[in-house]
Amino acid sequence: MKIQKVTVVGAGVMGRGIAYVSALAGLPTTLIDVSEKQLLAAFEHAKKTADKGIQRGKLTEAEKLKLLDHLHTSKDLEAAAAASDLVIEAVPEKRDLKQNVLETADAHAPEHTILASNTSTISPTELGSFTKRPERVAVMHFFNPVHKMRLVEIVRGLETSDETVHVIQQVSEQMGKETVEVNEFPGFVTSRISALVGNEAFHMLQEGVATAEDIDKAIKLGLNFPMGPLELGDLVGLDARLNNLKYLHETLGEKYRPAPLLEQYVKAGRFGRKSGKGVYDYTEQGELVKK
Ligand SMILES: NC(=O)c1ccc[n+]([C@@H]2O[C@H](COP(=O)([O-])OP(=O)(O)OC[C@H]3O[C@@H](n4cnc5c(N)ncnc54)[C@H](O)[C@@H]3O)[C@@H](O)[C@H]2O)c1
Repeated sequence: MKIQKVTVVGAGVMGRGIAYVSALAGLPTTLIDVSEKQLLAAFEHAKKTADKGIQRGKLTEAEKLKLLDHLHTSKDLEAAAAASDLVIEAVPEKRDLKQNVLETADAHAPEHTILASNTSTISPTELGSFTKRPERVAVMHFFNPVHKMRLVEIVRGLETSDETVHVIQQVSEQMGKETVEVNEFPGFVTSRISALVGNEAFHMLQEGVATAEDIDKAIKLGLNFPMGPLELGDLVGLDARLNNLKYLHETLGEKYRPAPLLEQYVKAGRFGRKSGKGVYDYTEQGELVKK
């Protein structure tokens, strides 16, 4: 089977990025959200990302027009799922929300349609159990910012078929990504390592080991990470990071207990780049405010 049409559910940080690479790959893509504001912002984001691509010589004006032509937004998941070969959900990391979206997509999508989830932590077997097609359910885990990050981590559930994995590999390649196949285990490969490194950086900040800037600089220049763990946390969203850590703490034990300072930042609404303040401060356009 070859994917011809895609629905992406959730127009937040990840969903808008996934819809962008999907439309850019020439796939008619419908981006769904419950919030009109998020849908408008996602479409603006696609235009801006394409414009930056043009400035950098990575995209032509004609490719931008084609991309925007392939990108549709809607609040009607039922209709979009009914017309799609692949539905990728990227709603917040809450089990009941994901269950609701998967049940709706399952009830309305044709039998052949694959239902994928961009979850960072939740079991694909459990996600599959929310549907009547567990063999066509898998995790398709993208990274932020989606248009730049080259990996898709594919995680199989107990019932996921080889054909489903194969089709997801193919469509990921069409979207310009490389894939790895991971067996089901809490946190897969990437979320587990990233959550642990990010949490440790918060512990260090709390203990006064160094300033945020110096922790990030040390990890970038000393360990050759492309971004520091604290600036990455702000990019990912500190609320999303805390959710992941709570889940890993529950499933894998004590070493994933969230740092108290991270919990405090999230309580204060300091979610990172998307809320204008996290470890660092950001402008309304999401640019870092230099001190
Ligand atoms: N942020 C990251 O760096 C990152 C990386 C990899 C995976 N993920 C995973 O991707 C998923 C989405 O994360 P995010 O950071 O993009 O979240 P986000 O909060 O930025 O966006 C979620 C979007 O879903 C929408 N939404 C909520 N309920 C909905 C519903 N019932 N139907 C349709 N839309 C609905 C919200 O309005 C919002 O626009 C999560 O599972 C997260 O764990 C996040």
